Amino acid sequence: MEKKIAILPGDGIGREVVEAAAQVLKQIEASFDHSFTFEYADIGGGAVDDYDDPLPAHTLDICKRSDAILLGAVGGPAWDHLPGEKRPEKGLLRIRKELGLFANLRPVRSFKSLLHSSPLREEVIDGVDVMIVRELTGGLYFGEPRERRTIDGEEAAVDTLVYKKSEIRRIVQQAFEIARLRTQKVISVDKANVLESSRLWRETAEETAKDYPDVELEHMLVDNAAMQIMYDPKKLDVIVTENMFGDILSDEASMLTGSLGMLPSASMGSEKPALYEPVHGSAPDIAGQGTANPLATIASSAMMLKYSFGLQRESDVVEEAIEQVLSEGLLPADLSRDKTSAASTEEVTKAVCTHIARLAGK
Ligand SMILES: NC(=O)c1ccc[n+]([C@@H]2O[C@H](COP(=O)([O-])OP(=O)(O)OC[C@H]3O[C@@H](n4cnc5c(N)ncnc54)[C@H](O)[C@@H]3O)[C@@H](O)[C@H]2O)c1
Ligand SMILES: CC(C)[C@H](C(=O)O)[C@@H](O)C(=O)O
Ligand SMILES: [Mg+2]
Repeated sequence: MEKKIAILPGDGIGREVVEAAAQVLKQIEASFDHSFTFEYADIGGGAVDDYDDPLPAHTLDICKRSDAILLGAVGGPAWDHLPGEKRPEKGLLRIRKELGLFANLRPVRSFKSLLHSSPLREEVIDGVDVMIVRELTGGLYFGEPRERRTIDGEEAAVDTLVYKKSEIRRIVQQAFEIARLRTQKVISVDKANVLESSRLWRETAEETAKDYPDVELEHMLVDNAAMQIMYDPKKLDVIVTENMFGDILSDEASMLTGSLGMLPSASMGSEKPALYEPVHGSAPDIAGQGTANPLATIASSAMMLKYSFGLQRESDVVEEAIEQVLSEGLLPADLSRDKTSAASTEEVTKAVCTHIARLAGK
C-alpha cells in the first residue's frame, strides 16, 4: 500500500517521540511491504521562530495533500509570553479547526505489566478499557468573544462557551457508533446543573439516542465523572464530552495506565486526512534528554494504520509489540520504579521495532 504521511514534530519531546513513531512506521513499511512517504512540516514554537506563524500555510498544504498526519506536541516556556494568536498552541487549535477534526478519540487501557506503575491500586485498574470521545473544534477553545475588557473599571477577561446543536449531534453520533463496536454503553459527561450549553448538550444526546435503541445512554456531571474515573474506572466504557472537559478528564484518565506518556489519540472529521498525536504535551522538563516515553506516539501511529489506512493486522502488530516490550520490563523513566535503570526513548523504540519484525516474520 502506498501512503503519504505528513510529519509535524513540533516542540520539546514532540520531536523525540515523533522520530520514534516514524521509525516504527518505517519498520511496518519494511515488514509488510508497504510504501510510506514522509513529508516533514513545521508547527508550534519552532514555526513561530522561523515563520512568525505557529501554523504556516505550507504546513497546512502538506497536511491537506497527505493521507494522514502524525503530530508530536507544541509549546514551551520560550513562547509563553506571546499573545494568544502567536502562541504555539494556536497552531494546534488552527490545524484541528482547518481540517474539521471534530472527533478526538482517546483510548485508555490498562496494561497487565504496568499495573504496578500506576499510583492507583491494581484491583481498581486491572481490566480498564475506556474510550474518551472528546469534541475538538468547539466550546470554550473557539467561542467568540474572547477578549480582555474593562468591567466596573477593572481589568477583566472573557471566554465564550458556545455549541451549536449540529456540533453536539455529530460528536454524540460518533460516540454511539463507537459504542456499537464495544459494550453498547455511552456516558455523556456535562455540567447540565449549571451550564446552558450543557443543557443543550444533554437534550441533544437524548434526541440522538433515539436513533440508537441498542445503545444505553447515561448522563454524568463532570465533577462526578472526574471522581468515578479514579474510583471505579472499570464501570466506564465510552465517554463523550465537550472540548475542555475532555482535555482535563483524559489527562486524569492517563493515570489508569500508569503515565501520561502512554495515551494515544486520533482526531477525525468527516473528510480526510485524520491527525494522530499523543495526548501529552512537549514536556519541557525532560526535553532533549532522550528519556521521553515514545509509546503514546507509537500507539497513535497504530491508530493511524487502523483508522486511516485500514491496516488492522499491522496496527495489531504494533500494539502487540508495545505489550511485549512492557512485559519484558523495558520501561522508560516515567513508568520505571528505578529511574537509574530506565530505558531511553531510543531503546524502547528499537525494542518495539524488533518485536514488529519478529511478529511479522521479517
Ligand atoms: N498536544 C500538545 O501539543 C500539547 C498537549 C499538552 C500540553 N502542551 C504544551 O506542552 C507544554 C508543557 O505542558 P505541561 O507540562 O502542562 O504538560 P505535558 O504533557 O507536556 O507534561 C506534563 C508532565 O508529564 C510528563 N510527560 C508528558 N509526556 C511524557 C512522556 N511522553 N514521557 C515522559 N513523561 C512525560 C512531563 O515530563 C511533565 O512532567 C505547554 O506549553 C503546553 O501548552 C501541548
Ligand atoms: C496544547 C493544548 C491546546 C491541547 C488542548 O487543550 O487541546 C492539549 O492539552 C491536548 O490535550 O491536546
Ligand atoms: Mg491536554
